[in-house]
Amino acid sequence: MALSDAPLLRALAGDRPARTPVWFMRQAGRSLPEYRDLRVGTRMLDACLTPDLAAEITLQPVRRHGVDAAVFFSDIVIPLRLAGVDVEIEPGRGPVFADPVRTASDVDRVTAIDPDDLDGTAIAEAVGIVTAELGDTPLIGFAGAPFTLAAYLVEGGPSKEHLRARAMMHSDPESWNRLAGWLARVSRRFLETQRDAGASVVQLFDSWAGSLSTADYRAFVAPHSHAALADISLPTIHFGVGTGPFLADMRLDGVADGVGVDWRQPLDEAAAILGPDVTVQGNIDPALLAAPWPVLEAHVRDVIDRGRAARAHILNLGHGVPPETDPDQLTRIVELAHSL
Ligand SMILES: Cc1c2[nH]c(c1CCC(=O)O)Cc1[nH]c(c(CCC(=O)O)c1C)Cc1[nH]c(c(CCC(=O)O)c1C)Cc1[nH]c(c(C)c1CCC(=O)O)C2
Repeated sequence: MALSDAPLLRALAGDRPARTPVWFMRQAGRSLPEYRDLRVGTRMLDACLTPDLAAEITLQPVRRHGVDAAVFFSDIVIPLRLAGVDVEIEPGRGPVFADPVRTASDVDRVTAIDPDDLDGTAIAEAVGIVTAELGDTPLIGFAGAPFTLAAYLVEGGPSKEHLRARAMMHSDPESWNRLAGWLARVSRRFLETQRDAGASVVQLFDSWAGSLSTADYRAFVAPHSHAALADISLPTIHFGVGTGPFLADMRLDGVADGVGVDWRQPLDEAAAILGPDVTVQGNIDPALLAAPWPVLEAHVRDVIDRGRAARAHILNLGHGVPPETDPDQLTRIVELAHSL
């Protein structure tokens, strides 16, 4: 099989390949004992920037589960680290920034860095190792959407409602647009590095977009996500959580070939909203990974049935794999999807 015939790429082009492609957000990570073994003694972001380690972690779930794609082991804050921003990932918490970006002069400080100066060597090297081993299995590159990155950067760390970033949009729209425009260029640069090194698909994660009103999403966020993804010359997937109220906007005016749907919205309903020109991705409820297999199996069959309403369907979770997941549950889902 040629890479271009891979079920994931066929589905993103709008075809219905013989088998439903399946991969899992956060498939490379803590649910795998072989991942936990490799990570001992190495901080998260250092692991991402060690090419042979990042490559090996990327490949682990492909070998174990037989998924239809690898997703590059990295993090949405890696391009910020490469830009010289002081960021760490605190285990069990998430990204933490030493100097939050809250005022117009903070925005001046970070946006003075030219995204074209980011050194992507370690990323390119890791992607090269991965794609050489993957052969005809596609590698998905990714980046954080400007709003989700800003939700961390303005707050200084994880938050529930991202109040400071959402306040900045209204109290100082000029600074907000400068910051979000810069973040779009940083993420774009990260996507291009992965593309140029051999990734076959890119996914933009706007995990926290669900905290926005539809009006704010349209006015302050969508144009920047559009800039991060437009004309990237690879198939694109755009994912968010809680984006039901503005799901059609997630198509980004035709820039997204696939739209990720969370577990709250049945795929047939989502497909009706998204229309005939987009592939749907999702949306197994991550909570059900902890249920007995017959319960999970019935849910996965229902997701696949509802996905038939779309032009094409990529089976995935509605959000990432929870760390405590039994990896055998993921393998069973892949076997089921490929048997139907
Ligand atoms: C919001 C976000 C982040 N990072 C990411 C997002 C968007 C996706 C989503 O919504 O889940 C993206 C991401 N992060 C990671 C990947 C790798 C590829 C994959 O398997 O999907 C991807 C695509 C690895 C990771 N990124 C992180 C881990 C866990 C780190 C560890 O093993 O200690 C992994 C495997 C750390 C991280 N990084 C981030 C968080 C909230 C955390 C969790 C902190 C924790 O609970 O410990 C920021």
